[in-house]
Amino acid sequence: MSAAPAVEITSLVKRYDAVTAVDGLSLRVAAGTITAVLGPNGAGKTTTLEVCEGFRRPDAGTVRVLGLDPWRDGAELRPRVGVMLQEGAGFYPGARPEELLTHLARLHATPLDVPMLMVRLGLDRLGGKDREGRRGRGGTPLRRLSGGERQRVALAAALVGRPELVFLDEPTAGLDPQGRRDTWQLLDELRAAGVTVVLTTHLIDEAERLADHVVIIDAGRVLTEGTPQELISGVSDDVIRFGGPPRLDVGSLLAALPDNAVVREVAPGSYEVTATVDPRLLATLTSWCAANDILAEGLQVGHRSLEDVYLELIGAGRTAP
Ligand SMILES: Nc1ncnc2c1ncn2[C@@H]1O[C@H](COP(=O)(O)OP(=O)(O)OP(=O)(O)O)[C@@H](O)[C@H]1O
Repeated sequence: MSAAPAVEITSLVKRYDAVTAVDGLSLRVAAGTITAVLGPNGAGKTTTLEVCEGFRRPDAGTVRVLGLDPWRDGAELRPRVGVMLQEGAGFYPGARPEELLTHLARLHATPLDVPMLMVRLGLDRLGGKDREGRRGRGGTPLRRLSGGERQRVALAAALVGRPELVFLDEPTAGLDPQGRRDTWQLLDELRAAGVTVVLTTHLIDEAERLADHVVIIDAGRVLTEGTPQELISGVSDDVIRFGGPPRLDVGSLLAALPDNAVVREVAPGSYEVTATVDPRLLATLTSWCAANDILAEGLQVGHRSLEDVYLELIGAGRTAP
């Protein structure tokens, strides 16, 4: 892995009139890795990517992409960087996927093989026939494709030039499970070939499955970052989940448990106890259930997931003064 970061953002600020979308965000992306940027709606993910893509000028701070300034050096960066905008926006609606990809491939020195890329992203199986009656083969105009199909075309368009670095804004939003898996596999292979990938996602399992580095942002700032494993192991507590009648007296259960335990009814009749779990704690919990005539259904002890970490961090941000 090269020592020079593929992307380096330092104290970035971006405002839209009264709204500060990015508020002093700093981030380094190591070359040849996949970085997933997570955060709630409006956190500033797209804006950050758009600054890196050279579409928006920072109000303060610096951004370097492959060592260059994306606002000033766009012409030099464009052939080296692939971009997929949110919801696959921005292509001429009458274009057909095969034409579009072939055209884009011609603009690059060493493009990926278009038929191969189309097969890999299921674009060869697109519905509809072209004028010669050929089914599939990307002969359907973009405006007639479904949202998920357009999304696949947009991903293919970002990748066809064999970029060194790709920015993908929610690449699998709206994709079916097979499409998501195809995308993950392709991104794994690109990383193995040395490509750097920066993506945004609302799918925590996608970040956990794909990313070397996860960055959680909210209100235009980085809340935490690290490998998925680092983020999960940063929280030491385990979680016990069980089902029972709705609206149990969680205060009475809490009183029976050690001081650091937290008990929540996460959905009606669905409970979570977060604590350092040992046999004694488990015995206290089951005794409390027995004393209250409660059969704890599906009782499970587990480690906390990246989703738990994310929800706690975002929740803490929301309730902060
Ligand atoms: N062109 C714009 N003009 C004014 N405000 C904007 C503009 N684009 C984004 N914003 C605001 O900036 C903030 C950050 O938006 P951004 O799109 O970067 O968030 P996001 O994290 O990508 O959200 P999502 O997950 O919903 O895509 C939001 O409050 C949004 O309303």
